[in-house]
Amino acid sequence: MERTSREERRQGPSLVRGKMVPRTTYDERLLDRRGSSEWLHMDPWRVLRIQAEFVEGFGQLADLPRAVTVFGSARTPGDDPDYELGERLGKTLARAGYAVITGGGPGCMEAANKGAREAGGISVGLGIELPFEQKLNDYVDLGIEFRYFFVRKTMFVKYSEAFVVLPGGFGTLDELFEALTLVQTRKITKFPVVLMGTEYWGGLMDWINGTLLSTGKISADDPKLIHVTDDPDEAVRHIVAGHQEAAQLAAEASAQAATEADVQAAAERGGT
Ligand SMILES: CC(C)=CCNc1ncnc2c1ncn2[C@@H]1O[C@H](COP(=O)(O)O)[C@@H](O)[C@H]1O
Repeated sequence: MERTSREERRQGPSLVRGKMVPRTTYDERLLDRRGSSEWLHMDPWRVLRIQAEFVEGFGQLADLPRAVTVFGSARTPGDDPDYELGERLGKTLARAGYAVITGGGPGCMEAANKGAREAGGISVGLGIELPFEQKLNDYVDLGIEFRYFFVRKTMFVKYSEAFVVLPGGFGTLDELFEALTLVQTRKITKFPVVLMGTEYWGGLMDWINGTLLSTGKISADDPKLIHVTDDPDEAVRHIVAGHQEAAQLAAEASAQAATEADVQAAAERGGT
């Protein structure tokens, strides 16, 4: 089979090569307000494409069992200790019965997908169209390529029950703080967030516990939303304990609601 060396880009379900590869991405074109206003008149139609991306994502992921999303640097080489940590994390999550979702890219994402796959777990990659050549890593068993970052981010949150964050850069920080904001504002509840790498994240945690707390930018309880460890087993124990606590609270709340309904019904009977 002839191997191609032409430039290649995945765009949602489509693949384009060579001169068919556009100079910009869907995200870029959506967000760019400069230039001819003709672009703006097309936005209503873009909504349909965005909608289709949600439909595709929801459809593909609906049957996924409970899952954890792993974030981390796209640039971590295969011989880096963080890569090995990502692999061990993927394995540990898979052995605990969690499907592992990543951004489907290289580096730490690949490591977590590899670990999950090698442990016989479900390995999911939610990729993103980027302006340079990029494909889902080889360890992804269920992959979806998204055109729009914000659609993809919805999928990470909707289809996982916890986030684990390996050392990473801007992309990783964006994902971490989006999750923390969602938990802090109770848009999502009981959602464990674990940082892997005490040394790497130490400076950030010091700043959160120091500057952010002392200037009143966060509440006293907010740092407790983040669990930091070097040990994948501890990460998984923290996640499982968080889910057990959430299940117990939900059971107690529904028992309480049932009792209140009984009392109300009895009072109504007594009153008639
Ligand atoms: C070598 C390179 C830059 C490849 C980029 N390829 C990527 N493929 C998939 N997801 C990505 C990529 N880059 C960033 N991300 C997203 O942002 C995070 C990593 O960003 P960073 O490397 O920490 O800032 C990942 O968790 C992922 O969800």
